Amino acid sequence: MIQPLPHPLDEHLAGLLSRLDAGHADARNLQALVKYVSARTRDGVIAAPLADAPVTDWESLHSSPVIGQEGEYKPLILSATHAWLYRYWLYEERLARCIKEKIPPIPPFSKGGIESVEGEVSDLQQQAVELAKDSRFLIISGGPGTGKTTTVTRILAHLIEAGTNPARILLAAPTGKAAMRMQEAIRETRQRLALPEEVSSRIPDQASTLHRLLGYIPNRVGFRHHADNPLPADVVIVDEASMIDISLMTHLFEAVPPDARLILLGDKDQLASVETGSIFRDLCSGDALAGNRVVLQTSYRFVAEDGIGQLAQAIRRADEGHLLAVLDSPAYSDVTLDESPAGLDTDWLRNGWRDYVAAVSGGGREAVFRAFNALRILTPLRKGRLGVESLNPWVDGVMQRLLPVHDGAQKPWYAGRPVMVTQNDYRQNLFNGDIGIALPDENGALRIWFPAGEAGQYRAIAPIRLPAHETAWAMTIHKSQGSEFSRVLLILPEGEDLPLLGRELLYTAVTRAKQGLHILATRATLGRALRQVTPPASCLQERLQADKTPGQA
Ligand SMILES: Nc1ncnc2c1ncn2[C@@H]1O[C@H](COP(=O)(O)OP(=O)(O)OP(=O)(O)O)[C@@H](O)[C@H]1O
Repeated sequence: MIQPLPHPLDEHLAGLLSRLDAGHADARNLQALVKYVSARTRDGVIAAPLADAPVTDWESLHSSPVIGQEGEYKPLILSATHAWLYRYWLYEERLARCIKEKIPPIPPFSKGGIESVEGEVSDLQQQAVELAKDSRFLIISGGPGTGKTTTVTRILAHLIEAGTNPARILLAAPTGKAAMRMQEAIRETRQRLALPEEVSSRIPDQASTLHRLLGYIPNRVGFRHHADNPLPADVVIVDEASMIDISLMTHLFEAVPPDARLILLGDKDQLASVETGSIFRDLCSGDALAGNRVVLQTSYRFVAEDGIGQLAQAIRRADEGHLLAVLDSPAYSDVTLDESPAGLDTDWLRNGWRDYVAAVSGGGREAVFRAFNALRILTPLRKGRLGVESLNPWVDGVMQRLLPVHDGAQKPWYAGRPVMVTQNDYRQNLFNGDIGIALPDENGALRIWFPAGEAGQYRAIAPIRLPAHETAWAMTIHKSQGSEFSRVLLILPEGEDLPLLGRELLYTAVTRAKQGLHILATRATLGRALRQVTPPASCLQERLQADKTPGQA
């Protein structure tokens, strides 16, 4: 049995529901159930399996006025197998209903003459293009470099050739950074593919954040676009869909017009959203959506002698032997393992950020941002000796000695200090996860610069106006989602925080690195991470397979 950790939120909810229950149920069992469901929800689980609940007497719970069956309006919902907080049960139910409406095929659009002039394409990529023709809902999952952008650009070309108005094709991603990457990737791909100019030039290349697409209203849960005011779109394409939590996914589905196509791109093996619910992974398993999904398998970016690609493959397949063989083999020089506890070395920082130090000393902003991505330290933890909260001050100390001194910089600021925004600030258009770098402006005043809209464009924010933020030399693996770095220094601590470290976390960390990966961990830690997988977060599969959505009359 999993014993929930005592957390003030769980305690508070348990106390509240106990008072509302007013003695109908056995208090100890009710509190144990509420704390368990609340704790699992905080962990990102939407439907908490009853099999793991620390409840000894279920009988008395059924008489509680705070517990209801599916379809009832009660704080806690119980089925024969799972328990939900009402809000999440409702999201799951609404989302399942939307998805079901999008499963039946629509008449395919007519086939144009593009095929013959395109370059190489795998069978699975072609299958995705074919599916897109008569599907209102399509999932394309694949690891880095498997051709998701190539495939979706081809789909866009077909749609446009068949008469879809490009202005009614909307592109979005969960974060500003991911949206920017999406538009850059589509621009590059449409140039690379040998498409007729009249089609290629009309492929849209503007992507927004999902919040902006849906019409965020400050301080409200809902959005401007919803079922009664749907998006002005015939096609909606969303990248990095593994980062979308259940609430945002439900709002997205509800805002897409019934006849419009929705295409989700992502990597099912990556970590789920930081918020509640690994919805994308749940949608990528089971049979219900088998006809609406393509999982691309081959990475065209990694070559056979590329250790990072081999490691990613070993992790996906949970092949510990292969994982360790790759790390041990001198043939894969791009990946190294250091098992010594004193492995963290300032030389790594000095070498890894050499170009960064040079760029801050005299390069342009673009060069600074590019050089900053040469190295990143990733760890699963926030707290503890090897968590970001301890690593960042240590790196701060090393880097401040290397970076140029800037007169007038007030602590903790210094030229070259990278920060990550940790709270959305809609007014300033800054979002959780955005990275900025402190650099002097034309007048010599230190400002925090953020990439803005187009590649190569930056905007400055005064330090005092910055929303909550933290130094970003080291970041958690969760926060690194959607970013890639030339080299990654991955630190996997031992010890009591290990439950955090699972296969998806390891896979996400490894696939952030493009050219080099240095891992500080023991083999035992790596093996344990490989064996630990996150179970489904929701009962979406069951709902999608059921003839009727539970809770409906
Ligand atoms: N079928 C194919 N045959 C050969 N090369 C391919 C094929 N499909 C894609 N590629 C190449 O692989 C590279 C990666 O493709 P693409 O950018 O579409 O992948 P992706 O899945 O979108 O990557 P990421 O997740 O990193 O954004 C590109 O250089 C592309 O030209």
